[in-house]
Amino acid sequence: MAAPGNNFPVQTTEASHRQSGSSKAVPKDRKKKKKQKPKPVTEVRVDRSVISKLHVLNKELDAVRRDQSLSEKTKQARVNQLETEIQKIGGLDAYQAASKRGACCHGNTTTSNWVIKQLKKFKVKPATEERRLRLLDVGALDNHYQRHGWLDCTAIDLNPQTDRVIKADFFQYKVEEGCEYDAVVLSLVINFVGDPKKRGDMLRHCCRVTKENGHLFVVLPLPCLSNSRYLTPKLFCDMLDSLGFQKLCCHDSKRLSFLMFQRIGKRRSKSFPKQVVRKGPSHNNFSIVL
Ligand SMILES: C[S@@+](CC[C@H](N)C(=O)[O-])C[C@H]1O[C@@H](n2cnc3c(N)ncnc32)[C@H](O)[C@@H]1O
Repeated sequence: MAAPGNNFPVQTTEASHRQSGSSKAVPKDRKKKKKQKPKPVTEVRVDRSVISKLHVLNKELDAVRRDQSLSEKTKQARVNQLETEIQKIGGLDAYQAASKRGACCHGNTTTSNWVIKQLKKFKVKPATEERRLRLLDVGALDNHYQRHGWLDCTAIDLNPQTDRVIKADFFQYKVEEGCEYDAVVLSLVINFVGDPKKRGDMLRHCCRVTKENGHLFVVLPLPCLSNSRYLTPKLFCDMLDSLGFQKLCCHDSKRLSFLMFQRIGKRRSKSFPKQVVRKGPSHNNFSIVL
């Protein structure tokens, strides 16, 4: 399949002649103004539509599953209907392929580049290769960290696309005491989960798999923090702070928010219910409940 960049309009000979100031005459028949064609539906737009449709369907699926007012029969029928709709748009395979192509459009700041840069900047990278840093990449389309000799990366996903990724559900992923990871990465995974409470559970589970003083990296679509009715960057950091993760740094690209935390604080039992923090009609409804 063509890369998204290949959809850009190709410069015509006439246009390039004009720009280069060439004196060559343009044939008369080519001077005629072409009729404006409707804009083609680009691959990028199709990919974004698959991604957002799956997010919406996932959200509905989670809402139906936790709806106690429905009878078991109605619930099952609705779940089957939503799962059929997910299959119709190509299921998780199509979503992952679209996400992979989408990652190419995020510019130079890919998650793995940013994570590596921060691990070096904060001197987390081991000075010698005696002990490799153990990193868990949750929701991984590939193992992007294995080319770094100082990293020992375990990449997991619900639906691995390569044998470099292990099939595992993060919610069920257990690590023995003393075997917690030095670094944990959740890139565009929290927003995949449809239920705000389960998003909170996902953050809580990060405490169990990250060792003390270890690092947590979270990447979210920018609007989840910058334009949500229920969440701000500060509120998100307060949630993580209550779980014992202190913010070390963050970076916003055109589309994504990158955040790095360190597990140095004590866990406090603070709850964060769903509350409006930005008023007005133009905000999205992304939320996390802790
Ligand atoms: C949008 S993709 C993100 C891929 C990659 N991390 C990135 O930043 O481009 C989200 C991925 O998270 C995976 N995922 C969602 N929930 C998960 C869970 N509970 N355990 C493991 N993987 C999960 C999905 O299967 C999907 O491949």
